Amino acid sequence: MTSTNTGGATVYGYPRQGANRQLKKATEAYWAGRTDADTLLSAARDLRLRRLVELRDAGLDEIPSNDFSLYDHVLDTAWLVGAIPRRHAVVGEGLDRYFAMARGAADVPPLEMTKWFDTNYHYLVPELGPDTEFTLDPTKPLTEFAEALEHGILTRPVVLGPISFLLLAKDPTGTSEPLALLDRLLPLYIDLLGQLRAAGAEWVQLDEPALVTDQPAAVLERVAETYAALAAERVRPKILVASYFDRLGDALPVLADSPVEGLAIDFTGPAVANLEHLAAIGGVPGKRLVAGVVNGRNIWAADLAAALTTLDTLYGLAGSLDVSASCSLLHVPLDVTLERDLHPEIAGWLAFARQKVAEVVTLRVGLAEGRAAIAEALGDNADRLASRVGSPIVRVPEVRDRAVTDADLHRASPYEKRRQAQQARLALPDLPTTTIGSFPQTSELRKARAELRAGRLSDEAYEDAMRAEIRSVIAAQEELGIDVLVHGEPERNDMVQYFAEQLAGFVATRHGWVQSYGTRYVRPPIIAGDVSRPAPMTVEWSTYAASLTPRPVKGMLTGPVTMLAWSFVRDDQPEAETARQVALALRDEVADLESAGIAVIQVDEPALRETLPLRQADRAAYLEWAVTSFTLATSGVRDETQIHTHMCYAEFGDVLQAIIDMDADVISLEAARSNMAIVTDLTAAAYPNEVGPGVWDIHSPRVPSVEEIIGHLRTATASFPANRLWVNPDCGLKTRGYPEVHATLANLVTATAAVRSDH
Ligand SMILES: Nc1nc2c(c(=O)[nH]1)N[C@@H](CNc1ccc(C(=O)N[C@@H](CCC(=O)N[C@@H](CCC(=O)N[C@@H](CCC(=O)O)C(=O)O)C(=O)O)C(=O)O)cc1)CN2
Ligand code: MET
Ligand SMILES: [Zn+2]
Repeated sequence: MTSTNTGGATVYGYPRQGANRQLKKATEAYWAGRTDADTLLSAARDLRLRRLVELRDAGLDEIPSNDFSLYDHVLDTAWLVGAIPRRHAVVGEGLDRYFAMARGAADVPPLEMTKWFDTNYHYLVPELGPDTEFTLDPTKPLTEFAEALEHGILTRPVVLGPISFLLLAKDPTGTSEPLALLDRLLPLYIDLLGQLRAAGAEWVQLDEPALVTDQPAAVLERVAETYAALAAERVRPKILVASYFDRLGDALPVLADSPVEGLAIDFTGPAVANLEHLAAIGGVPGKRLVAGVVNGRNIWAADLAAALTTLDTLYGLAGSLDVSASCSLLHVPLDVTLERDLHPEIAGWLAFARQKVAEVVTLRVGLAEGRAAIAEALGDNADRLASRVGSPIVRVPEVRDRAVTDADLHRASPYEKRRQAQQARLALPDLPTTTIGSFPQTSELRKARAELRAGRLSDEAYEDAMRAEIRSVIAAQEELGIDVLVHGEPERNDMVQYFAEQLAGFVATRHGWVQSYGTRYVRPPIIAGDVSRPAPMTVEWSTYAASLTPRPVKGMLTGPVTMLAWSFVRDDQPEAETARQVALALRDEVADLESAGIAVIQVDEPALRETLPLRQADRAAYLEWAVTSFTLATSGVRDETQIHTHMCYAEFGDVLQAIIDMDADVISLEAARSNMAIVTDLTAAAYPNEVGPGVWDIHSPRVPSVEEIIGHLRTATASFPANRLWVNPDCGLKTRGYPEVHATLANLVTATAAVRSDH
């Protein structure tokens, strides 16, 4: 067991967009017809080459290629194997066809988009069926490999593995299992590997993150067969199978026994269990082990000494040992040093992508040459970690000591009693109409905020502009005849960041962009310390909106689970405690809104399903704190105050009981794309409160007709009592344009009137 060679430093992927989001700008300019395809492609090539040079100069020994994407790497894989649905295959060619799959084209809906495991990154769901004929188009991986080689850099192409590709795909008719297509798909991977080898690739990385989710034995058998078949090919690069985000469980011995040359394994977060498991099965003697010991999806500086201890344990368990981040660095921002306004002490606790690469390189030196060789880095790292542990920013006794009683965790009266009080106060018709909160974030609104930041617009002028927008949004809703109005959220840069900027304990970034999907980015805030609310956050905007109309206006907050899910959460205490602090801050905001006369308050939890742990065994504990923090935030109100919540990521099946336990008076859910299927599920689960299944899929600019909306409503009323149903879109309207919004909301109100007269 002493034959381990210390390998190199590597990563699996790197942010794609460039320090100034050049990729977003170039892509959106192309979409708008302002530039041509060559301009976009050359901007993309330029970004890739700069990345290569940057990673080489940072000291990585092996750099990935093909991790770049113009939109999404799962879409790239669908393209690679020719899994192009018929409706897209007739749209334009090349880039335009690719973007049609991503975004749709006139009358051609795009592929469905969904969350990439438990991250806030979205991938496009490949559509596969019994008729799918695969054909290989290896242009992208070959081009990206060759362009790097021209610059003297021998990269390791990264390709989504066949098992994960199929498990992430769907048959849109629901009648077949994509995994059944494995035999048809494998020859293409064999062909691809041969071509990569011919181009000079020595290693290829096949990503199999689906293996960290619970898989039946039959699937694991297919994994074994697949990698035995790929490895049996003579002309191919060596194969590195990568997994990340959680522990491999039963898949670990399967991979360990397979004849591939290397495994890349996550040893951070919930995946730390891989360490003991790997030791228990006797390691992977003779194989290359790439050890993900630097967390690739949080922004905390690694504990270098602890990582070295992990590497020490792994040393001897493999033929060679490389150091890496635990997953692609796609999920973290580029560079802490771009943040000029960060508290310098806090900045020292952080590592974004560039800093993580440096950590990986330092660890490799430490592994190869001993701790003495990196003594200075270890000392500096220990100082930073110690400053965090002792900092008064991190621990605030008043926050920690705030008591919560059992009575704080549920409403004073049961739903039926609240319902009567709310009906008496609000006097709403059956099938009340409402929207989810945001109205279009126009470029004027974003520009006003940019001007405010740059000091070119005064606070007063900015607030005037927001109030003008609120007046126009309220007037539009009154004219349309909507029953419960919203103020439109014009003042919010983002539904999480906006609150983070006002809560103590959170730190917002200016340049910390992370890709959410396509050209859409978010700047996840950082929860660095104990969370509290120095002052009310939304009361002025909500009361201003309410003052403009006799109709009820919903207060609009982001719930504790989503505040955590879309932030980088502190890793020095259980998430449940962090969630409790956020919940208490929100509880105070809810109370202030209620005191200000706001009768309806919505607390959004769109991320509740997304952060459900990947392994079944971890779910109950998560749902416990998730539900508790929601009820803590919302249950302090009187009976006659109506609490709404909202979720917009499908597959609620796994969280139905949690939805019931949250006990919101009203929940609005995404439902249009699945033709109201959720309503039947809620009926079957005896959902006792009110529900607004979305009747408009806001992810596309399409305007649904009155008939289509009537169809959705009749489907809903067929299985759920009409007097407990609401009518609303699937989600907020911030990414939509005003023409579609006006047209669709008019149709929605007309359709509702028609269905009301049925009853
Ligand atoms: N955090 C989060 N996660 C989420 C969602 C969400 O709403 N928030 N929704 C789901 C879908 N994901 C989404 C993610 C991003 C966007 C989105 O619209 N992002 C915008 C940025 C939003 C933002 O931060 N806006 C800021 C900054 C805008 C900006 O880029 N300003 C320019 C200047 C702009 C100008 O002059 O026009 C600059 O600073 O350079 C603001 O309005 O203040 C984008 O990429 O373009 C939408 C949906 C799931 N996950
Ligand atoms: N209130 C928010 C909005 O309407 C909810 C969005 S959920 C991603 O934009
Ligand atoms: Zn939503």
